[in-house]
Amino acid sequence: MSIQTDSFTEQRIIDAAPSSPNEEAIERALRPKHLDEYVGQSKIRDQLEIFISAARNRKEALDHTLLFGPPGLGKTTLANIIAREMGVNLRQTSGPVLERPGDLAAILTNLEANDVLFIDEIHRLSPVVEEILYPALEDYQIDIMIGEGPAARSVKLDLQPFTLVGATTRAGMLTNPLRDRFGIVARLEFYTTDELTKIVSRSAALLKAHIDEDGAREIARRARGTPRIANRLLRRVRDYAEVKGNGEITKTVADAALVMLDVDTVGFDVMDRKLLEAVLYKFGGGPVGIGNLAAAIGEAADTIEDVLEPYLIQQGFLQRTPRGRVATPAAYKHFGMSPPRTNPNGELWSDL
Ligand SMILES: Nc1ncnc2c1ncn2[C@@H]1O[C@H](COP(=O)(O)OP(=O)(O)OP(=O)(O)O)[C@@H](O)[C@H]1O
Ligand SMILES: [Mg+2]
Repeated sequence: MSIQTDSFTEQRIIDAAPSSPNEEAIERALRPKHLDEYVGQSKIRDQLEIFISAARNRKEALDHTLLFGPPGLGKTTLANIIAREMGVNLRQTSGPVLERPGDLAAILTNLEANDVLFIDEIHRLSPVVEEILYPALEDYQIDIMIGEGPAARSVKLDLQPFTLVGATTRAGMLTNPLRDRFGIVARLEFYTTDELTKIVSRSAALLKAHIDEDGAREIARRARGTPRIANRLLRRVRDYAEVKGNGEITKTVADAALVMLDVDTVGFDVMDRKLLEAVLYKFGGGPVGIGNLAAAIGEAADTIEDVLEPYLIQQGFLQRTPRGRVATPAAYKHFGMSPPRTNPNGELWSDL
């Protein structure tokens, strides 16, 4: 997980980050293990299938792979699948955990041939650590310093060929030299309702919950395009169905439970509404700069950019313009307001 904000990771049912160690354990149980169980992202899946089987046939390491996209879309899941499909070990670490070059050197020198090294939040690697990664990625070699002061000398160590799988919510924050060293770059997209319906049905079967197609679809529709949220909503709806009903999750039950959870018909929760309402009411529909918006709703700018905005933008409720964030006609309509005829540049909105 990439964004830790104290204020709403706890309370936000729609938060795309895992909310507790317990949830992470449940997630592991629901995680698809093979590429053919991985729902959606068909372009990435098709490409990986080819690259993986080619690398396997040549008995080589897969090219270094960068996975990027908003939280909860399946980056960690995919890294695990890659290692499993390659038939190799997965070593997992994350950018902020690798404080000193020695931390990374220790991991690299322990890798076996063609292993996968998964570095989560790779945009948060410190520059000194990143420095030793470059020759490792390019030539499977590292330079380490032995000793201190005048007696210090640099020693080259050979590594086994390996695959770096990097995950990040923000590809834009990677340095160019690092980004250039990835042979495969995969951008994960939000999932469609059909895809999420499949994921909900699959998870329900694993959790032994009774759900019909319409129930699964109702949860899927309101899960912000995100499997992690879909699985979380499923568990809450199941609780509701068991306590208030006979355990069967139908469309009616799902709807009642989601209303109780304050997830609206398009999947917005309190935070989404707070953000859009701020743009609409406090800033007259925008444009508003990210700093002002962050101050107005009491959230970190990072959280807004990584967690809240991507879905609102993808769904066409918000636009990022050079002068700031702008509410679209869809946002006005969602809150029962009549939209202005023109955007802040004085042009007619294309979707009016
Ligand atoms: N394509 C998929 N098919 C089925 N389930 C999925 C898929 N992608 C993700 N999931 C489910 O969603 C959960 C979250 O996925 P994952 O932990 O891989 O997200 P992530 O992108 O690594 O998030 P973060 O940025 O927070 O690390 C997983 O436990 C898994 O059950
Ligand atoms: Mg992850």
